[in-house]
Amino acid sequence: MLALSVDGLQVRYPGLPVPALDLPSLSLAAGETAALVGPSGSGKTTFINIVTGMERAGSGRVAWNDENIAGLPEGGRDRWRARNVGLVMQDFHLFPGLSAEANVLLPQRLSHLRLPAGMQPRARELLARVGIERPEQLVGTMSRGQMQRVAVARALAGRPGLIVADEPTASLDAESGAAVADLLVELAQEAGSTLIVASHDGRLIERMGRTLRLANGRLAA
Ligand SMILES: Nc1ncnc2c1ncn2[C@@H]1O[C@H](COP(=O)(O)OP(=O)(O)OP(=O)(O)O)[C@@H](O)[C@H]1O
Repeated sequence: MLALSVDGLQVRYPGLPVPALDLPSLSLAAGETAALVGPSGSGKTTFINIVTGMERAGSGRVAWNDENIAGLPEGGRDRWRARNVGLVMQDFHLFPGLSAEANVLLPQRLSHLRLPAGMQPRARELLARVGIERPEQLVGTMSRGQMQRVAVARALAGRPGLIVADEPTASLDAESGAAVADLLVELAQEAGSTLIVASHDGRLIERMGRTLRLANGRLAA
């Protein structure tokens, strides 16, 4: 279970006169579900990169359960992320030469000396729940929508304290999108994970407990 507390956060990029992200104060309770919305360029990707430690905050505090990841060097942020975050990125970051199941298991293999007991059946169960019927299929031969579902299954496999998904239903038709949305919410609840979803999908946004609306890098009321 991870609670977020952000204070005095500003992210600036060269050439931008105003901060790409300017958050004086923001809290999320452990297990809370939040939709991140806003027009193109409003700072959603920057927000995701900062709260997952992929990018370094220029100034301010970004604390998950009192651990200020903004104060960690890159290697420390990478280790924190591997332990705590399940990520679904827009371009999936899957390995095309590996099967769906191997992709789901890979982060678990990398972050543990040996694959945790029960992880293989969990990978198969998650893949079945997102509608992937051939876990042995190479990801490189899959459609974009299928890849998106594999990426979701992978993010959920390790029961992370935080799940962050960037447009997780963007490549899916309405029916698959609804199934993936259900799965994200159900599994986050099962594991007590905090869930942050950047999305334009009204049905997914509706399912979140809270909406964080960004405009020009600031949170609107
Ligand atoms: N590395 C960078 N250098 C300079 N400007 C950047 C950099 N990264 C982002 N920006 C700028 O910061 C602002 C916020 O960008 P960000 O990608 O967070 O928006 P977004 O809401 O995710 O947009 P989209 O919905 O189009 O993906 C934009 O004006 C963008 O051009």
